[in-house]
Amino acid sequence: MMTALSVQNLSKTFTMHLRDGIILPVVANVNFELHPGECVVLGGPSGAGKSSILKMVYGNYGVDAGAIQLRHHDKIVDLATADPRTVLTLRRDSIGYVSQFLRTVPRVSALDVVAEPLVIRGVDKTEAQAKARELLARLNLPERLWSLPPATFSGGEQQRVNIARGFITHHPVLLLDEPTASLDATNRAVVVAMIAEKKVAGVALLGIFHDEDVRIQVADRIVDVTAFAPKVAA
Ligand SMILES: Nc1ncnc2c1ncn2[C@@H]1O[C@H](COP(=O)(O)OP(=O)(O)OP(=O)(O)O)[C@@H](O)[C@H]1O
Repeated sequence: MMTALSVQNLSKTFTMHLRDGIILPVVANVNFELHPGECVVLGGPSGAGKSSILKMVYGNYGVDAGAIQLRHHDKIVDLATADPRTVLTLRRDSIGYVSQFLRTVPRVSALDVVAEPLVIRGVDKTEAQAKARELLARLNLPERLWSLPPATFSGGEQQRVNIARGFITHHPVLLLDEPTASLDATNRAVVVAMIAEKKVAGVALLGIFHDEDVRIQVADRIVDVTAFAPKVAA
């Protein structure tokens, strides 16, 4: 089977420079693969390292060892060792990320925040905005908010802007960090349906979902992160 993403022997420690350089091992020897059309959920208790793995896979956290092999057009690129410019190209074309919280930019309207990933890929602005409207309507974001910057929006409103922004493109790999955490039941169901549609479209999804209901509905497989707990030296 074709692989969209292959994570191999990934290890990460945090060095606390302000605490005498104390070293905190987080995960070691993380291994899993992601195939087109499936949603893999990272499981395990709080603090097990789920978010850290997601941030490494997106290139936000550096890794100490291991490879993150991502399919990029017809090549395989190792995101763990890619230079920053390459990481930006991978993010534009091959890997998307819905973070838990929206990073708001002053003065940019919700509509433009959502349309932006298409615009930077060269899609005509009118067309990108039409698609953004469609997504915001589907996620029940009140139309009166579309022209406003999301900085003052409620947690759930910001999360829906973030989801629309992450889902507007068709990245072959899509990472989801608790995309439904602040949503009501109606909007959770919309997101579950949107994830199902991504799977049908052949997208490979990797996510964290604390809500068990949502997890059961979206997960094809659970990767238990406790299996990657670092061995503590005796
Ligand atoms: N930037 C950082 N600096 C230092 N330690 C960190 C950093 N990020 C995460 N950690 C530590 O790494 C461990 C794993 O955290 P992580 O957020 O990945 O866990 P998680 O499984 O996603 O937890 P939760 O389910 O509570 O979100 C924790 O002990 C955390 O304190």
